[in-house]
Amino acid sequence: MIPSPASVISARKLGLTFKTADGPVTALTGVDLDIAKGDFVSFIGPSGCGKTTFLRVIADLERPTDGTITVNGTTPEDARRNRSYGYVFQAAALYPWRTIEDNIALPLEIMGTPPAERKARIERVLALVNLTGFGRKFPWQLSGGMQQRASIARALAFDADLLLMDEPFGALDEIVRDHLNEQLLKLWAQTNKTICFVTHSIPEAVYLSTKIVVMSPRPGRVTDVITSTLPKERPLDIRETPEFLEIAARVREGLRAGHSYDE
Ligand SMILES: Nc1ncnc2c1ncn2[C@@H]1O[C@H](COP(=O)(O)OP(=O)(O)OP(=O)(O)O)[C@@H](O)[C@H]1O
Repeated sequence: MIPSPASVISARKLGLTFKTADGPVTALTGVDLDIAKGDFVSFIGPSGCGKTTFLRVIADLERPTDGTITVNGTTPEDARRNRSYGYVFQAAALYPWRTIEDNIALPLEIMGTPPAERKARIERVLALVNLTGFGRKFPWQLSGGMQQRASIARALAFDADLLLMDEPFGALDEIVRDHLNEQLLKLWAQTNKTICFVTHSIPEAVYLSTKIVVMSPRPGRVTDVITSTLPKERPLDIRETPEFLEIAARVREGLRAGHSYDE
């Protein structure tokens, strides 16, 4: 298979084996995947199946040892240099000694964005995540959900078309998580970004995604890619519809099939 030029991300026979003191650890093997512009793709699978590693390969934080991958039609290295993506980590990872707006400003300062433009962008991204008026607060003055929204705002400040999100809501309670899922879908619809989203939650994956990538561990492989049949407009109660439950059942089946109970 040759990389598809229309894809934002195109992986072919992608593999990554880490060299460790205890011998090689194969985190990913034989991954073939195309992600189109505007897709919302969730990666789901048990701990250690290589979800974070795949995101880190896209972001050029790890180098594959096999196969190929293109990001926006270029190497991950060029994509990183072109600031093609924003990255949201598992924990909010905000600097506690900087206010929210100064946290968002930091990467823009490094990029050399002029102060007036910086200010305008900060206002815009705070509004996108519903944090207008909270820019002068320090992270510790905000709830966990607000901190995670601030870290999303920081990732949005580059205005990259691609957003990489590594289990951003994993540590939050269910009600807050539901709310943030709804907001994230709205933001995605407004901005038309391509989103790669790592999660452990089947309902979260089904609710958010246009495409669900099911992975299995040892070594990390893609076992199923499910294209969602749900409409783009998704109220939370869509989760009770037969269509939603059907997709959730297929994800669960994929996870079971790839799971070894011997380990
Ligand atoms: N830098 C590294 N050196 C050695 N092994 C690593 C390194 N990073 C990850 N691994 C191993 O690669 C495998 C995949 O890890 P990864 O973090 O990508 O999994 P994951 O699916 O994101 O897991 P989780 O859901 O727990 O976050 C694991 O076995 C992990 O121990």
